Amino acid sequence: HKSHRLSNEIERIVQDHLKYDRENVSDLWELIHHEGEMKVYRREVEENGIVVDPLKCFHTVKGVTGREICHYFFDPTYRMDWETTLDSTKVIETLDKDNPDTLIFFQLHKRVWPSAQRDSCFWSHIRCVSTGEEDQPLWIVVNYTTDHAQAPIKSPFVRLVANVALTCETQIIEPPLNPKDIKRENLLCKLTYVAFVNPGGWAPAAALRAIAKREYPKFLKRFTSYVIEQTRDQPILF
Ligand SMILES: CCCc1ccc(-c2ccc(S(=O)(=O)CCO)cc2)cc1[C@H]1C[C@H]1c1ccccn1
Repeated sequence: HKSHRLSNEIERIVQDHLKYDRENVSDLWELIHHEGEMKVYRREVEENGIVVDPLKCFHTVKGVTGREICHYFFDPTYRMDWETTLDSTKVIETLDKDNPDTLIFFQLHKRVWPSAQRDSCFWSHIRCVSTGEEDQPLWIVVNYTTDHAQAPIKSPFVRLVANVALTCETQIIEPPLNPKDIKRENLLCKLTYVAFVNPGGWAPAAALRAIAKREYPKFLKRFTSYVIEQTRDQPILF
């Protein structure tokens, strides 16, 4: 494929996520939410007095493939259906129209009192990675903050800095003899979601931690339920 101005940065960030994200959490990580198959962990980290807590979530979703989960997370068409924390989202650039696996988004996040309203500008890249050993390939979407002329930083908005990745493995449970006979009840998607979000300007640490503890599980539950609903009667996208 043709490469573009972001290709090298994308390669570096994607490889980092592929290397570290699916590693099990150490005891440095605090379990902040456990609901069914969903486990959400956090480390408490501050940079210059700003809360930048890394977040890591492991979840197993029945009845969908990793490709389907990543498709609905990446594709701007569905963003406002499942994202309840945004006022708006817009694709301001498609890096390669012949191979639209990299988009640049500009988003306005809903104001979270008492903090100033945030906006974000990030490249979003989707990729299928054949890992060799597993029978199914991995799918990954990475959202990584980038500057863009069409996303000027303008008061009163505070620019978020985000490095987020959703990595999915698909498992076929009790595979039928003929792969053509695989049904949704044979599908299991094991997903890892990591988020390194610096809220930009100052925000009260305790408030931000409470917001994150409430919002991430809610967002992951809503998003995965949305994909289950959208794919229920659709042919399986492997
Ligand atoms: C003061 C706001 C801080 C704040 C801003 C933004 C985000 C955030 C950024 C990106 C992504 S995503 O997964 O890349 C999907 C893109 O649409 C999710 C969340 C998280 C928080 C922290 C507060 C936590 C939170 C988590 C989930 C949803 C909303 N907020």
